[in-house]
Amino acid sequence: MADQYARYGDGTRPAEIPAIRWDEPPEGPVLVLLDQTRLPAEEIELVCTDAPALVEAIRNLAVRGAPLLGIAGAYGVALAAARGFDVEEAATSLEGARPTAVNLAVGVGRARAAHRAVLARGGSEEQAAEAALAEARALHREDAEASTRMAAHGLALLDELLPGGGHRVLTHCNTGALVSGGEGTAFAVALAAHRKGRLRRLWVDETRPLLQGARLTAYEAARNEMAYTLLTDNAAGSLFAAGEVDAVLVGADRIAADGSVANKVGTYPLAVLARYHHVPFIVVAPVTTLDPGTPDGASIEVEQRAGHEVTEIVAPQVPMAGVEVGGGIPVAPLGTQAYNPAFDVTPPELVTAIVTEEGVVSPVTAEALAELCDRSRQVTI
Ligand SMILES: CSC[C@@H](O)[C@@H](O)C(=O)COP(=O)(O)O
Repeated sequence: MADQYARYGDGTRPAEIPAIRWDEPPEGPVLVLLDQTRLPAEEIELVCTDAPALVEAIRNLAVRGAPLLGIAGAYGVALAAARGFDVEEAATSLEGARPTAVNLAVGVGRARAAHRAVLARGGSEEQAAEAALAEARALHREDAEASTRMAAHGLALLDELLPGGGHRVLTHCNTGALVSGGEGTAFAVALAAHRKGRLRRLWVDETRPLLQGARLTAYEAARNEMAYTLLTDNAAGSLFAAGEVDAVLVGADRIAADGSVANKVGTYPLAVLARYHHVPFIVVAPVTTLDPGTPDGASIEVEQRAGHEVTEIVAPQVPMAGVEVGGGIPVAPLGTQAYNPAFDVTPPELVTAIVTEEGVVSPVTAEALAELCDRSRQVTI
């Protein structure tokens, strides 16, 4: 079950609300999400008391973004265990809630493995539930640490590639604290540049159709007092042509073994533009987003979403939960068919560098990525 929990702020100066938190009120453990479908107009927490509620929140994008999906998935398993539900069933439904971000399956898998391991050695259900929660908390903490390290590596790379400073960075979708245990991925790099006085401008793609850039990245840029400008996705070409972009920084939902990058739809055209205009195209992602099990871009499953997200403008206040017609403002004739992939895939040859917490891969090759994966596994073990 999900319920609205609390209402904060007036939408102009947001309060500090974490994107996700575990809580233990007297009625029993809950997973509390900042409902991202309501931002920036309202800051409302959504309380999940079971896995089906979390699955719905994931599908609606109340909780979203690859690293946060992993954290949410792990807590979802812990929630099912703590409330005495069928953990295996919960894990299966959670990992299938959205197909593209590999972090979701990784997070679910980690908490499920911790739960199974306790039961396998004869531990109680209660001990298994505690182990699942400990694993979720560990993933949450690790993601925060990874975020700090990605920001440092990413800023060093930007400074190296653009020695003049005064970076003008274009970003797409939302990759900040709303998707992370820390300050995010690509956005964290821009934020680090801002704090060092080296960010001249953050260009924010609005990110049609669900406006993660306009609603969420602009919200995060504003609260961090960054110099930012919002543009429609299709204005990016003229911005490059005017010589106004020094680098592109984006996140990733899954990086295949060959270095192909799945990210929010609209990322691939930016990579093509960046190549044409000789601008570095940098992907920032934690190692949990690297998926050695997926050989190449063609093997990545791209989520297809409902057509009404395109045929209607969805106001942030309008819940998008499981309805055929979204209740937004129609912008196309009734019955219009829409093509609405949530992600696209950028081939490795268009990616200047992949920045992770374990270091930078550039040029992007299957060998370099495999080496980084091995290194990070050694560090984790
Ligand atoms: C660090 S976030 C990287 C990606 O998850 C992000 O760019 C993105 O595409 C999110 O898509 P969303 O559909 O909003 O979950």
